[in-house]
Amino acid sequence: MGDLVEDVIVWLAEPLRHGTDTEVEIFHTRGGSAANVASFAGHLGPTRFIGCVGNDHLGDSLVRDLEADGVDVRVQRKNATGTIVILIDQSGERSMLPNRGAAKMLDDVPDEWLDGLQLLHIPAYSFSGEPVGNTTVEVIRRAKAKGILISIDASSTGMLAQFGVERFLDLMTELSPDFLIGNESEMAFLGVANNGQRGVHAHRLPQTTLVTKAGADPTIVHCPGEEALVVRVPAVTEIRDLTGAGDAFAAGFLSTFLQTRDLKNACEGGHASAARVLSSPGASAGSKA
Ligand SMILES: OC[C@H]1O[C@H](O)[C@H](O)[C@@H]1O
Repeated sequence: MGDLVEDVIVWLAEPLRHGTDTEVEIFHTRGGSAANVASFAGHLGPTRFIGCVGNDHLGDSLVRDLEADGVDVRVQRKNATGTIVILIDQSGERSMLPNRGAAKMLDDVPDEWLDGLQLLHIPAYSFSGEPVGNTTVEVIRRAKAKGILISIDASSTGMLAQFGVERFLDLMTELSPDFLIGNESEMAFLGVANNGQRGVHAHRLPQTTLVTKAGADPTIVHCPGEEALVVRVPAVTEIRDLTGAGDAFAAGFLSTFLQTRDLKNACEGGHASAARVLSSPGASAGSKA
């Protein structure tokens, strides 16, 4: 549940030149962290997407695109669809310029949209902005009451800084998700995992499995009451664009977990899924568009 937007992916062929032209390639792709997860998971098992897109042609085409990936799409339609400009440097790293548009406007999630769900995955972006922030908290409470597992992605240090680390940790303590997934910077920023160890704030999430990704370095899983699980990442040869790699990991991790209930298998599923998106523009596993 969360954002469904257009990504404008800009591959820089050289360092950005301030005040003049820079040589680039530009791609328009479907984006939004939550939609990316749904799109990748749609190929792995039954998946639903919940969110809000604009009442416009762009919204129509993004919904069609997600449905073509086998996703059951449930969206409110209002305002204008969001667009996120993503600058990709030559190492594949991203700088994002988000205008989330209608994605922030979600304010009505009928109970039937939660029917049949085993797990609800929510990028932390969905806590930021209103009315989507309050809607998200309220939907998580409803989902937990129905016995649905909850997974939250830490999204980005920029978003967490804007939202407030203390406020985010208080929210996590209250919501007690089954999984909190993030990269090592995000998990260290929150103080929940650091250098392969539980962080100083990990005790605030006593029921949550912490999943820390570290690029080519092993993924570390801290499951409550257990030793840390360290899962090696197979080597990847070509990296051009890291957009959506975390979302692909979440899709592979969660889909495999639901099938096997095994955290090592889940990490391997996440690594395999993430490896497929690293050489194509944006959050896609396809060839260069
Ligand atoms: O997680 C990657 C996504 O974050 C931003 O929301 C972009 O839309 C991009 O597709």
